[in-house]
Amino acid sequence: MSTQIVLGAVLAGGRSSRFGSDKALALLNGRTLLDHAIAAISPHVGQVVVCGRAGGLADRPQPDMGPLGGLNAALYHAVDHGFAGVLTTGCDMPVYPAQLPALLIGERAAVVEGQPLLGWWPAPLAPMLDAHLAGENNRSIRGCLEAAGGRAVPLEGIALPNINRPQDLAALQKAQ
Ligand SMILES: Nc1nc2c(ncn2[C@@H]2O[C@H](COP(=O)(O)OP(=O)(O)OP(=O)(O)O)[C@@H](O)[C@H]2O)c(=O)[nH]1
Repeated sequence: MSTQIVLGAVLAGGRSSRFGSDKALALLNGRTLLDHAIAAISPHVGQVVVCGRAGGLADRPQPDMGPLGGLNAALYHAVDHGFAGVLTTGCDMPVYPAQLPALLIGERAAVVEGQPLLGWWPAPLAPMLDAHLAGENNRSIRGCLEAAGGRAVPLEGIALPNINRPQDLAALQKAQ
């Protein structure tokens, strides 16, 4: 599939309660984590949207529904603008493995095993996600994946930094 018809979504809302301040704006090598996440996914998609913060797409149907609210906003953007589907990442994930698009796209829906923020969601799933968000257990990415008939795909041999706490950022800075 051409990268031009794939939308990239950086999920960037949430509370950052473990980090203690807005982690999207934390600095790594002089750039924000949000900028790292955007730059990392950009080569693999036709357009990048940021979901869940000022200046980006507003979560659907409302804020504070967790990452799936951001995914829903991205899916409707994909529908409205002719994208086939959405590759997702988090603002707290400064690395996007180059092999992921080939691994995920083509599935009915897919996430990386153990890293459910890294996913592939075809645009026609938008109404299904509406229904999932209106139901019980509506924050569960796994439940949404099951409802979509998707699967978790293993990604072996790659360390994926995920910044939840200040210590995670410090460890990444030290390793560089
Ligand atoms: N758009 C959107 N993104 C979210 C939302 N909640 C979390 N995220 C994003 O999803 C990713 C994983 O978030 P978590 O670390 O699990 O949650 P968090 O609220 O950011 O942080 P904690 O309060 O420490 O759990 C991050 O990239 C967040 O920015 C939300 O309600 N909307």
